[in-house]
Amino acid sequence: MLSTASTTIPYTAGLAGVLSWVFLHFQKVRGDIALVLETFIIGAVYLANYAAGHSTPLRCAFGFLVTHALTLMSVTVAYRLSPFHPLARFPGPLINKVTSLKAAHIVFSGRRHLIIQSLHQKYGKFVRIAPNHVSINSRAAVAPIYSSSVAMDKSDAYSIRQLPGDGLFFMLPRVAHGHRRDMWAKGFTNSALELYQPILERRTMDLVECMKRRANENGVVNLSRCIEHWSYDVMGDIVFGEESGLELMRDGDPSGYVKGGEQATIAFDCLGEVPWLFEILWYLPVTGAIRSLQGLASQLLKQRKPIASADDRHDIASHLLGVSGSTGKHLTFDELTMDAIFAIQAGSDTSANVLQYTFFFIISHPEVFKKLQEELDQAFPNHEMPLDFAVMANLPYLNAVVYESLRLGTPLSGLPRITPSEGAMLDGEFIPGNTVVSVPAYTQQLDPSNFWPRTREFVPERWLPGGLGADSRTEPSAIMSFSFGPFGCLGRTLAIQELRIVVARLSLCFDMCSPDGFDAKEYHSRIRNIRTTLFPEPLGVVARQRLG
Ligand code: HEM
Repeated sequence: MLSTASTTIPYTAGLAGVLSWVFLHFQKVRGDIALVLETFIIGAVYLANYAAGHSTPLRCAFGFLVTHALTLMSVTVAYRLSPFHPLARFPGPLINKVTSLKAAHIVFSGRRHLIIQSLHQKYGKFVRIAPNHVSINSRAAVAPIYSSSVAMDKSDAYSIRQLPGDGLFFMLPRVAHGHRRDMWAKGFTNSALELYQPILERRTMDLVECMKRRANENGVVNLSRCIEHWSYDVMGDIVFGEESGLELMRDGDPSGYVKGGEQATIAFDCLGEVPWLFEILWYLPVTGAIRSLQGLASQLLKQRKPIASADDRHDIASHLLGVSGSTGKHLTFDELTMDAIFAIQAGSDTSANVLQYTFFFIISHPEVFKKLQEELDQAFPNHEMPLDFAVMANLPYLNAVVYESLRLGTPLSGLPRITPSEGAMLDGEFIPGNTVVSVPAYTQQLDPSNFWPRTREFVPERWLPGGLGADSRTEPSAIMSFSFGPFGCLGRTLAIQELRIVVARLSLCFDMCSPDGFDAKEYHSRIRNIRTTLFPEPLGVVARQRLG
């Protein structure tokens, strides 16, 4: 009897492993729930052996666990590498086909945009970068995936199922997402954007003062910190109104909001590659940053004053606090919190990253800075006056600097979407249903077929009429920095206004250059991106006040 129990365990566990694979192949199960079920089964094996009088019931249970897990893994790997896998004909590195943990590892390295670019150079247009993910380096695939009327849903990488409420960014199906997006969109109409302009003007003047205050005796300023703090203060005002209480430029960031936001983005991006693991690790400190951001958002929402009337809608929260035109319902507090978390992060980290990149390029290219200042001096001879947004929108060199910074300063890889169950034709190739697909943004932005010559260099002149000469190429539609379509950036116009005003105001107020010993090439080589850009160390600049 006892020896029968020992000999049947490997067979039972092996069979259970195969059955688990079959079940998981057809049915999604949350990682945390799967873990609880596995624990329950192991407990049952232990108890059954204990009740049967087995001398080592714990060993039996452990043996069951190991055999079950190994069988499940072996069948999974065999299937993923077999010719029966729907993505079998797409090339890619073996390890990427075997496990999505490799994709998570690549994300964590911060070099995903570069690695995917090199994979496309090696394998061609279609690369299987994870067991169920095909990266497609093709401009023709952008519209069907992201921006057409049948644009695809977001993949599971966006879903954090343990969050208490649905937030715009985390909603996968397009219809539900569309209802929520309609509410948000009211905060980005032309008239809403006009209301934000005085905020941008005032906060950017605060930034100038902040830089003057924080400069050391050699005139060196930690520009990264100043810009990060500026971006939080701006978003506090735009999302929650001026009583938001966020004053990082004045008070610093003792609660570590900037770091917390960055860590939350990193956790989201790495674990998004392995949603089942995210669901398990959610309970561990690794996702604590997401929960503390949740705390900040709910605190800011609670202290925000209620809307008195429809005319009182001057910030983004006021639109979210209203009734949805599509569903006729108010959002729950949890849903509002989720949206608020996202609003803070989406609007601050992104703009701050691009601005740091822009000033890195500016101080590394003094000739560009000189040309930029000449154009701005001519447009705004009185440096103290508010900067007219319409005038800035028409300054060719300022805009060339902004677009070139976006091209090189948004090193995103492909944003993952999921093909419909019937599959999809993408750039002449059939992609089976329920496959994760993406177009690698950075690869597109650095593709010689879109930008040529001097593709990898910062050359704003390529954006001016005539570009870089008769045969040169500048393809504005290949800039994927804001993505496109139903999930694309709602804050695009606001973001471009922010970039223009900060670049213009700081260039008018300061002569800037790199500190002694700064090695731009070396600094650039150490920049990483995990949905947020990680600079090797904060960007320091020598900023000397100009006479207005
Ligand atoms: C240079 C700055 C910015 C860049 C590069 C940027 C980029 C992006 C990208 C790539 C997405 C799509 C993300 C995805 O599908 O995974 C996105 C979404 C979004 N962004 Fe921005 N963004 C910037 C600034 C802003 C600002 C200032 C706001 C203002 C709050 C904002 C609000 C949003 C919103 C609400 C979405 C989600 C849209 C949706 O899911 O329907 N962004 N952004």
